[in-house]
Amino acid sequence: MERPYWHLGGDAPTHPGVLALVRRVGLAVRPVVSVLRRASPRVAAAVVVLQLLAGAATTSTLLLGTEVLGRLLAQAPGFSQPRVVLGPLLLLGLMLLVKLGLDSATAMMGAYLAPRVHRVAEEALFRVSLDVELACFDDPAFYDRLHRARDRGLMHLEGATTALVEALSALFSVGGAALALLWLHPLLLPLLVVALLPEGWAALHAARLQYVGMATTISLTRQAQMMAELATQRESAPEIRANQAQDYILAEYRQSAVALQDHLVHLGLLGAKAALWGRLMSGLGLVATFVALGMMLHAQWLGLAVAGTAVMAIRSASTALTQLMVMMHGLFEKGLYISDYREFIEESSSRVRPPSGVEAPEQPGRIELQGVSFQYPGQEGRLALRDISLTLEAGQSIALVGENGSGKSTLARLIGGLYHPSAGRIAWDGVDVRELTPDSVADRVVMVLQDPIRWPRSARDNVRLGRHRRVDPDARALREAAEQSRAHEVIDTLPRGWETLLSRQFLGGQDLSGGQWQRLAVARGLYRDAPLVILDEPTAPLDAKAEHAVYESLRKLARGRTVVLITHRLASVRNADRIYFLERGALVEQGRHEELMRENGRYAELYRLQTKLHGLDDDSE
Ligand SMILES: Nc1ncnc2c1ncn2[C@@H]1O[C@H](COP(=O)(O)OP(=O)(O)OP(=O)(O)O)[C@@H](O)[C@H]1O
Repeated sequence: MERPYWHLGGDAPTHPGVLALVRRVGLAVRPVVSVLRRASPRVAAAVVVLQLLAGAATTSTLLLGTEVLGRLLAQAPGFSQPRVVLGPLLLLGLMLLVKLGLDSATAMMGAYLAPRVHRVAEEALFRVSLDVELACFDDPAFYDRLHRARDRGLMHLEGATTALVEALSALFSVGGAALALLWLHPLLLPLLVVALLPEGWAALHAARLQYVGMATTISLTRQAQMMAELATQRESAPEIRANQAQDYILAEYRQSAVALQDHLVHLGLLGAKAALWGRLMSGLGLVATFVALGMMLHAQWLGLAVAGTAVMAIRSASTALTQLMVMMHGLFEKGLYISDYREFIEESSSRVRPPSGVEAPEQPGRIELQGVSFQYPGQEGRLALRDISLTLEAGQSIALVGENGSGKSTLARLIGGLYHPSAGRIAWDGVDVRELTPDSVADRVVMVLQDPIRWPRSARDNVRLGRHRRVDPDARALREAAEQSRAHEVIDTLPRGWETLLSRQFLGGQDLSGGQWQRLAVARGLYRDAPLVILDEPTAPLDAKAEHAVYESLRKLARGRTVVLITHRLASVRNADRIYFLERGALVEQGRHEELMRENGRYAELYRLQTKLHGLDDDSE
């Protein structure tokens, strides 16, 4: 069964071993390190060096502390020669200052790195999302991964960077303390292990609890989040109200939110219990440490000053260990999300078409489809197009007609090079489209679609985005495109004309009607100016007057170009050089309007039905 969007990590073991936990941390760390290498390798290396130095400073402060303590104790009970202590005391103060400086420099660099990691990782995600072939977006698994990577992976990458810096700093602190103890007396190192073991065990136990509960936490969070998004998004707001779905949404939200709340309470209580045990055990560890130190003192294996330092070192190592464990917890959790990101980038990169091949002809003379079939990803056994052969000559205009779902849009996208055939071949002037560079193919095509993109930018940008690199210094091409498409009538009504922001999501923004957006889309197509024009139901949302106006402008757009028109309004295709009638993905009729009417087949039947429906004269034949 397909896993739902919110499901994640259901295969987590119920009793993960230390190795499984370490592996999970690795899932978070590896991608962070790889992004860090690209984002700011020098600063990342500097952080490691600074932390190494901070670890060394910990060792030095502990050793200097022993020295100060030793000299103080040597003068007990009086304090006759304070000068003897002054030297190491000053050094100790200096070393503490150095450590402080190193720690704050590390914190600053961490603050510098985290947003950079986010930015670089986000850009990498956008790069592959923009570059993968269009068919990826028809693959539900791809889409699901993309959103998981974008919604969560990115955010956690940033958090994991901070956690990694802090975990490293804690690790070097423990290391620094261990080194000082080893220096003072070799037996103190096992003592440190004994002292830290109970706390380490408790932290591991807590981590295990969290790890096991993680999959459920994430699944429930995603479920609740989905409903939260529906409740707060502008796009869903009208339909929720029209369908009176408010209570339904809230009930769905509540169902997962209450389950999440109960689950978190349960985890929290278990965590608190584990923490209690941890503190009890760490108390026991401390007692054991004192006992062992007492015995070592008694046996005269070490002096009082060394014993005092050992206590300090063990306490500081224990604090650092707790910090390390907290950071490890964070990394466990983030590892799950970050692996979403990493998997997405890896898989998608293999679905980006390389920019190799030959340039497409400037003005393609003939586009040929030979036995073309197409199947959407994940639609095994269901062909959207089957065995289509047709030829499109330069300057010709063809129409694709047929019932809903017959394959018209799919065919148009194949002709425009957005999809590639699952079988058969498409050739531009005899060269297989796969051998042409994707960029040069795209460059030769204009597409005006039924539901054009509504760029949340100014009206000017909305048109210029048709070919954003076009040099148009005095905006003459822009104005021409607007006049020919009659988009200038729309622009004239806008409060700030061309500069009006076309989005209601921002203050001062303005929305347009479906028909007005459509005119801008036609203007965009005119401004794009390419030899092959594909019009996929460009007038579907328009009223009769606007439709007429748009067709007028489309006629201008079609002049001297090769045109593929998809429409349900058969009256608009009567002048096409050739009409192709599709049924369930197959070409069943083709010819000029008059020929098809004479054939009296499916096209003629549909045409008559439409003329009857619209009360028009059937003067077709
Ligand atoms: N992204 C997709 N993923 C899977 N199947 C799809 C996808 N898009 C379309 N299809 C299927 O492919 C077939 C052809 O769809 P297409 O959109 O090309 O038809 P159409 O003739 O343009 O329809 P309409 O007139 O409704 O726009 C349909 O069966 C449709 O369900």
